[in-house]
Amino acid sequence: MKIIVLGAGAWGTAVAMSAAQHPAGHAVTLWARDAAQADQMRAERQNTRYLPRIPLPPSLTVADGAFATLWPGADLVIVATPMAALRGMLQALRGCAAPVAWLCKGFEAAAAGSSDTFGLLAHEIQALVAPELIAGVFSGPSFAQEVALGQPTALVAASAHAKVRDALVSAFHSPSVRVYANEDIVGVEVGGAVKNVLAIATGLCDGLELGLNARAALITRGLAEMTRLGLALGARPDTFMGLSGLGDLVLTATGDLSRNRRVGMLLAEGKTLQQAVESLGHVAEGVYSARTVAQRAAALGVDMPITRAVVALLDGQLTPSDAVVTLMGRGPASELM
Ligand SMILES: NC(=O)c1ccc[n+]([C@@H]2O[C@H](COP(=O)([O-])OP(=O)(O)OC[C@H]3O[C@@H](n4cnc5c(N)ncnc54)[C@H](O)[C@@H]3O)[C@@H](O)[C@H]2O)c1
Ligand SMILES: O=P(O)(O)OC[C@H](O)CO
Repeated sequence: MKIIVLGAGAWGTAVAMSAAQHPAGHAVTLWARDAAQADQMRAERQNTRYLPRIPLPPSLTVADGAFATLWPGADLVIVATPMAALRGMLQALRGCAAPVAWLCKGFEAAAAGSSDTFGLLAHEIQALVAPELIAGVFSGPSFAQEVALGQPTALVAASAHAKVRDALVSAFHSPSVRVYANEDIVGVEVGGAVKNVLAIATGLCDGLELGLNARAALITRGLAEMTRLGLALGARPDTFMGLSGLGDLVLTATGDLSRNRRVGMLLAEGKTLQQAVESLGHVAEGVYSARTVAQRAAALGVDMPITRAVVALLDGQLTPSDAVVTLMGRGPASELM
């Protein structure tokens, strides 16, 4: 297969490395927006900025410049940018005949102070700006470093189109990566977006040393929130028990490689949001998605108290310890939805 990966951050690089080492011998090109970064990767055969000290496979081609020259003849195009860049990438891909899959996890950021326009999920953006594309999402519990090192990982290929699901399976299913197909793109995208917000909450919980009981409670009640929102948006309930729901929530909420969890821990240490975000050097999508998640939940009448507390924390309306008091101070409730 000829595979193009657009975006050379940590995850785009790891995914391109995985495809390039597939036993089927795919021809993989990794495109970087920044020509200097592409030069560095070609010269040093590693992505020093985003995935240091892990050698790129010799067969992986690194490109830069106009990517419209790359996708003609491709069997699969992967968009590996953050959510904030997805709309522009999909507009640029209009007319692409190959299956397209995005890797980003989030909602588009809602405009500060606005409640009348909502940020969208990735498939909603695609339906708006490039409806003719045959497209889907590639998601699931996956830290870039582990995939780049070839450690065992299971992922989800979600799309309404069998052609997209099949292309992702052919591109990535291998002795180190299992790819499961799912037709529920809404559920898979809601899981990937909401788990980032919840990981900020568990990072805060662990940073404040509230204990393992508190962390388990946050994960479990967070899963209930995620599921309620997903069902209101038309997802299937069983998707939230799968890799992109419970699986990615557990990984991101408990794994110290998570950038979203790290944001919560840095806020607990007393860092400002700006200091926390700047110190990461990578995108933490939960910071940009949280307000949209809360807005969309409110519009649908879905109760998401943990998400609301994270939004108030990120907006500086609650201190870390006040956020805990707010969550614990609520009245008793039924556990079942
Ligand atoms: N890192 C992971 O382990 C991981 C795993 C699964 C999913 N994801 C998701 O994948 C997405 C990308 O994450 P990442 O870890 O690669 O981020 P990163 O911060 O490591 O890198 C982001 C990359 O996107 C590029 N970029 C930003 N704006 C762009 C634009 N307008 N056009 C082209 N390129 C642009 C940057 O130059 C950089 O190369 C996020 O939505 C993230 O949630 C990440
Ligand atoms: O580092 P995070 O928090 O962006 O999480 C990375 C992946 O989404 C985990 O599946």
